[in-house]
Amino acid sequence: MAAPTDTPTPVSLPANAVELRGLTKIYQPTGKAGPKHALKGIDLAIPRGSLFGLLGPNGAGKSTMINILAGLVNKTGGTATIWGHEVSEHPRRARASIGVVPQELNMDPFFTPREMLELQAGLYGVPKKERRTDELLEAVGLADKADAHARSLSGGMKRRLMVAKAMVHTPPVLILDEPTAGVDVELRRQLWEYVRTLNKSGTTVLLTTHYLQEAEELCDTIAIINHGQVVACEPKTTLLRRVDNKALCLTLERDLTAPPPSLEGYTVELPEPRRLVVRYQPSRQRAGAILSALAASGIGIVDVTTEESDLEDIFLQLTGGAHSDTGVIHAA
Ligand SMILES: Nc1ncnc2c1ncn2[C@@H]1O[C@H](COP(=O)(O)OP(=O)(O)OP(=O)(O)O)[C@@H](O)[C@H]1O
Repeated sequence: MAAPTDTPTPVSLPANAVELRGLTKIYQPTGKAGPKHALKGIDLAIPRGSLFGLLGPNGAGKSTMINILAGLVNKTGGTATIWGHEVSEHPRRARASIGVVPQELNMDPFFTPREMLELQAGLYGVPKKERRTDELLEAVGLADKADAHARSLSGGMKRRLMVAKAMVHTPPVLILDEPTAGVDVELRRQLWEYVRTLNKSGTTVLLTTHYLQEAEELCDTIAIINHGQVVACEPKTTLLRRVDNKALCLTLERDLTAPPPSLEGYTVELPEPRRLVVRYQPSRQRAGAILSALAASGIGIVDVTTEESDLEDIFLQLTGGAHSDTGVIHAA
């Protein structure tokens, strides 16, 4: 897909595609519930060209943030700038600079993909001769479904159509809200591939996700928010280096009934009589010292593997959130 060029842009391209400064949102009291401080002074910069992941447990404030960017929720304080346009000062320009793919697949089942994209382009005031309907359908692999009724599309095709719909006005910034929630593994991979392609062609992508693996595989920069505040915002590789924790997993030559005394000072588990897991801090401990200690105790080793910490460890450390076996994050 061509790099976005025809969106109203400042003379020089902004270093940050999205910039939030002291962004606050207080929802007014409803019924018996008091006011809700959903965003408590968010400072966040999303570099131009990045594939940025926004993580947080339920209720952290992700949707509020995205809805402010999309012009659907009014902020209480601070600034939110998209492609150089502050959302309250230049709402039309700010809105023209982003495409939002919402979580829900809201589409009229009787429209065809072609009609839907044409309608959306009309809503954004894209002149007929500048429309990219066929190009977009081709890009999301729906060229052969251009004139089929939307109700005949599979779930995956509908999601791809939503992405095409968000791109009709060629926004430089694309926001995907939980793009793969409830989507099967194969389709998830296809969507990731497409998001990567869009990003490589110059579109800055911001995605929220409950799947930590998604953020770990796809995003180059990750922000974690919790209770309306940013608790981390770093390149993924820096973030992953934060947890100073590694495990040495050893298969032993003979059965053990208890961890060997020579490993005192390490966190040691013996999940099976011939399997030993030794956790250590690479910044101050060496795997070699563990192996030497075992050799000194006369314990032969058949095989060795290591386990690094992943985004889940960092997420849990920063949010105190709970995480299920399916890789989905839950509220603390
Ligand atoms: N319209 C509203 N009125 C009052 N409170 C709201 C409203 N919308 C959201 N909230 C509250 O603001 C907080 C942040 O909600 P938000 O939906 O932004 O979180 P989230 O991170 O998107 O969560 P989820 O992952 O569950 O979608 C929550 O405590 C929520 O209950």
